[in-house]
Amino acid sequence: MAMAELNLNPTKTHLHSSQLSFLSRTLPRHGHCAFPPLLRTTQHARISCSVAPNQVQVPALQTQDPKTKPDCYGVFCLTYDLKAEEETRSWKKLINIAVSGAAGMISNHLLFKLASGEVFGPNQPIALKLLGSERSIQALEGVAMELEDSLFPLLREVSIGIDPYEVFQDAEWALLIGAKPRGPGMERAALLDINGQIFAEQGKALNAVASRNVKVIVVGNPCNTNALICLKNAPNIPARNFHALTRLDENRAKCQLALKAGVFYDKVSNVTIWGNHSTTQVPDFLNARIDGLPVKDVIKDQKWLEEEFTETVQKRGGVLIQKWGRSSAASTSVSIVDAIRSLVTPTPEGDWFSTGVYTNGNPYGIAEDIVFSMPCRSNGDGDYEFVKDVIFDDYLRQRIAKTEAELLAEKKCVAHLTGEGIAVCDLPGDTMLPGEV
Ligand SMILES: NC(=O)C1=CN([C@@H]2O[C@H](COP(=O)(O)OP(=O)(O)OC[C@H]3O[C@@H](n4cnc5c(N)ncnc54)[C@H](OP(=O)(O)O)[C@@H]3O)[C@@H](O)[C@H]2O)C=CC1
Ligand SMILES: O=C([O-])CC(=O)C(=O)O
Repeated sequence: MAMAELNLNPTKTHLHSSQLSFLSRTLPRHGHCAFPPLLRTTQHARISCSVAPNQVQVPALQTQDPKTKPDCYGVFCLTYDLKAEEETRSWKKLINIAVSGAAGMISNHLLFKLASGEVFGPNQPIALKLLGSERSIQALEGVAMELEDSLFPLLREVSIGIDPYEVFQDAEWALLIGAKPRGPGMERAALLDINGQIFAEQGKALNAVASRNVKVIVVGNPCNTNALICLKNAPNIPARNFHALTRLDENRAKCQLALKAGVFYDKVSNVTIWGNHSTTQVPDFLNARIDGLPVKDVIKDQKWLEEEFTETVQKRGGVLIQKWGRSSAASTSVSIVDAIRSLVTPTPEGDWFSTGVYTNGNPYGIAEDIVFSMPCRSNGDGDYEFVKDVIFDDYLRQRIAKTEAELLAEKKCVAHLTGEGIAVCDLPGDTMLPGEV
C-alpha cells in the first residue's frame, strides 16, 4: 500500500466547501481515504489515503503554506506535483500574474482569457493573484468561484487579497486595472490625484515584493500618467518594463481604416497611436499600411483622415459609453491580451505595435521622462525596442506636440507623487479621457 497525505491549512478554522467537495470527488477515485471526523471545524487535519499497488499513485497533494502564499482560494489551495501528471510534462514553469481591479468589468473578461491559455499559450500554467479592496472583496470571492467552476487545466493557483504587498509577491506580470472612474463634476486634476495615490502605492508594493523583471501594464485611467507614477515609485524595477495600455486605440484605428478602405482588418498594419490615451492621442495614418501600401495610396481622402478618422478614434470610448451606459470592457480586455501577446511573441516581420512606454532614449525627439505611446517591436522575450523607420510630416509633428504638451502638464499635476516636488496643475482645457464627452 502506498500512502498519500493531505496537510490541511492549519491556520484556517474551516475548510472551504470547494475543498471538501474536491476531496470527496477526487481522493476516493484513487483509493481509500480516512477523513477525520469534524473535518469542517478541525484546526489541523491530516488525511491519509491508502492506494492499492496496481492503482495509479495519487499525485502529492498539499495546501500552500499561508506564510508564503497569501490567501489561496478554494480548490486552488490544493496543488499537485505537476511532474506526476503525464499531460503536464511539456508545461513550462508556472508564472505569477497579478491583476488589480479584479472584480471590475474589464477583469471579468480578462481573467477567463488568461486562464484559458489564449494569452500565454497552451503549455503555460499560471497563478492568478487578484487584488481587490474592502469594497470588492465579496465580489472577488465570486470571481474566484467562477474561476473554480470553469475547470481551466492551466489555472493552478488563485489567491485574492486587498494588500498589494501580499498580492504582488513574486508577480511576473502586473495588470493594473483598478482605478476610480471620473464622476460627474469631478475635476480631472482630482482624478489624477486620487488615482495617482493608488498607483504610487502599487508602485511601491511592486518595488518591494514583485519579481525584479515584472512587466507592468497600466490600464486604469489616466493610464499614461498612472504608469509614470507607478514606475517612479518602483526604482528597483526597470522603467522600460512599465506600459500604459494604448492597444485598444490601435485596434479602434485599424477597424476604422479597414471600414473606409473596404478591406478586412487583418490587411491593416503598422498603425501607431502616438501619445496619451486621451482625446489628444494621434492615430498615425502617415506610416500605417493597408495591404502593404501606404494608407494615403489607398484612402485618398486627406480631409477624412485628418478630421473624421482621427476624431472617431480619439472619441470612440465616449460614443461607446453613450450606447452601452458603461465604458468598453470586453474590447479593452481583448486589447490587453493583444498587448501581452505582442510582448511574448515575435512581432511579424515589417510590422509593429503601439504601447505607452517611458520616453527616455526614444529616437523620435519626444520629451524625456513621460510615458508616451510609440511604435515598438519585440522578439517575444517580454522586452521591446523602438521602431526606427517611421516618417513624420508637419501635421503629424503638430499633433504629437499637442499630446506631448498634455502629458507634460499631467506630469506637473502629480509631482507630489513622483518625488519631484510640489504639484502645479494647469491642464489644457480639452484634456479628456477617450470615454469623456
Ligand atoms: N487604457 C484603456 O484603454 C482603458 C482604460 N479603462 C480604464 O480601466 C479602469 C477600469 O475599468 P473597468 O474595469 O471597466 O471599471 P470598473 O468600475 O468595473 O472597475 C474598476 C475597479 O476599480 C477599483 N477601484 C479602485 N479605486 C477605486 C475607487 N476609489 N472608487 C471606485 N473604484 C475603485 C474597483 O475595485 P476595488 O474596489 O477592488 O479596488 C473597481 O472594481 C478605469 O479606470 C477605466 O477608465 C477602460 C477602458 C479602456
Ligand atoms: O475613458 C474611459 O474610461 C474609457 C476608455 O479609456 C476608453 O474607452 O478608451
